[in-house]
Amino acid sequence: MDTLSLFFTASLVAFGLYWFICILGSAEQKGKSAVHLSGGSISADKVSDNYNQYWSFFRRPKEIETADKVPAFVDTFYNLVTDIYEWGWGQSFHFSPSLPGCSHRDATRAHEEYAVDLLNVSPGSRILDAGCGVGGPMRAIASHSGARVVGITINEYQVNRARLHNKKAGLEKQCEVVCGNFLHMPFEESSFDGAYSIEATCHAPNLEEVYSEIYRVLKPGALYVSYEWVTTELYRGDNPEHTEIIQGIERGDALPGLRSYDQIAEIARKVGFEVLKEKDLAEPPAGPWWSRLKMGRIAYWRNHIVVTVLAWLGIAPKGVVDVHEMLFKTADFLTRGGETGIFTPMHMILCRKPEQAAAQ
Ligand SMILES: C=C(CC[C@@H](C)[C@H]1CC[C@H]2C3=CC[C@H]4[C@H](C)[C@@H](O)CC[C@]4(C)[C@H]3CC[C@]12C)C(C)C
Ligand SMILES: C[S@@+](CC[C@H](N)C(=O)[O-])C[C@H]1O[C@@H](n2cnc3c(N)ncnc32)[C@H](O)[C@@H]1O
Repeated sequence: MDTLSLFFTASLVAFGLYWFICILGSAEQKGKSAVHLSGGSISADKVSDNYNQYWSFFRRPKEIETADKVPAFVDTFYNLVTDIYEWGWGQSFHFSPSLPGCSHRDATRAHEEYAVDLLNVSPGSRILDAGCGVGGPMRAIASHSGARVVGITINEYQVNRARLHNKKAGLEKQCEVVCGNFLHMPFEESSFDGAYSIEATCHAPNLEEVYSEIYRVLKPGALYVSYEWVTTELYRGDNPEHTEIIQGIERGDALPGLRSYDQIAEIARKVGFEVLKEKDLAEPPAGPWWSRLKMGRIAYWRNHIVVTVLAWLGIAPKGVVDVHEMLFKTADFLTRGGETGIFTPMHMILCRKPEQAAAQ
């Protein structure tokens, strides 16, 4: 091969690699690119250790049952997955019913706007996002409703990402992000006009604790809506296929134990809420929420090659390959959970703190 052909071949290979990793590997137009995958707040050389530590929780299930260890376990999980989620899914870390003729982005946004529409808040009111991630829902909800949103997340890396995105979107005055535990929030009693949580309270070891904390910070008469991860009435604890799926979902998503759909309203009432509505938003005629996961399978293979190559080149931390593989398997358990109908990530509950709230 002469020098010129060699030069052209090398340029073509270099361009192909650049396209495969940097262009094709990004979930959204302005999304995270693969070359920036990190272990969140964990330094690159500690990602593998932290991944092993994450799994050790499941080898000692008693520790997950010990409520005080859970926030640290969830924090580790989000250090490991936040960049991969942003890269491969976007800034909203939740599912939504698929809408015929609509993009994933539009379906996601519609699901977020529905939550704040239920809260019936007026522009300028102050609302809480319990478990805000990197703030995809917060920004959509602030723009749609005109409300001021205060988000809380246990993960400091997410706080920084969310603040950066808020600034880029020009929403930093309307959207505030706080690092903290939603089981003990640094907010005054009766200080919010509304609250929502999207696929976040499933991480709480005890739902009663987070619901009573949200109840405490709401003004009397204010509404709270939550999209909960639960097992449905089709789930049978004595069916080995069902238990395999649910255990797979719990392990790949840092869940201390999935709750059953019929526990949610009971717990809400127990802490003092009036339950106004309860509905599984995944039920027909809603389009399947898992179709986006299923459609992405080929992309996940491509992503796995990208992550492996980047880790091999020393651009991404080595442990990222294991984390990606874990998510790959989790996607399959979630899809099976959806297809069998034994699991839903969108059991919606709308509650009100009574005007004459009983003293806690
Ligand atoms: C509410 C929670 C998170 C829900 C979802 C946002 C995430 C659950 C599983 C995640 C993913 C699985 C497969 C990944 C894929 C292998 C990778 O190449 C690109 C990212 C994924 C698609 C990733 C994206 C986010 C999820 C869909 C839980 C944690 C309570
Ligand atoms: C799946 S993400 C959903 C994020 C966001 N609601 C969204 O839809 O994009 C769950 C979020 O809950 C947060 N979370 C879990 N346990 C928490 C806790 N004890 N205190 C505060 N945040 C918590 C996580 O840090 C993460 O931001």
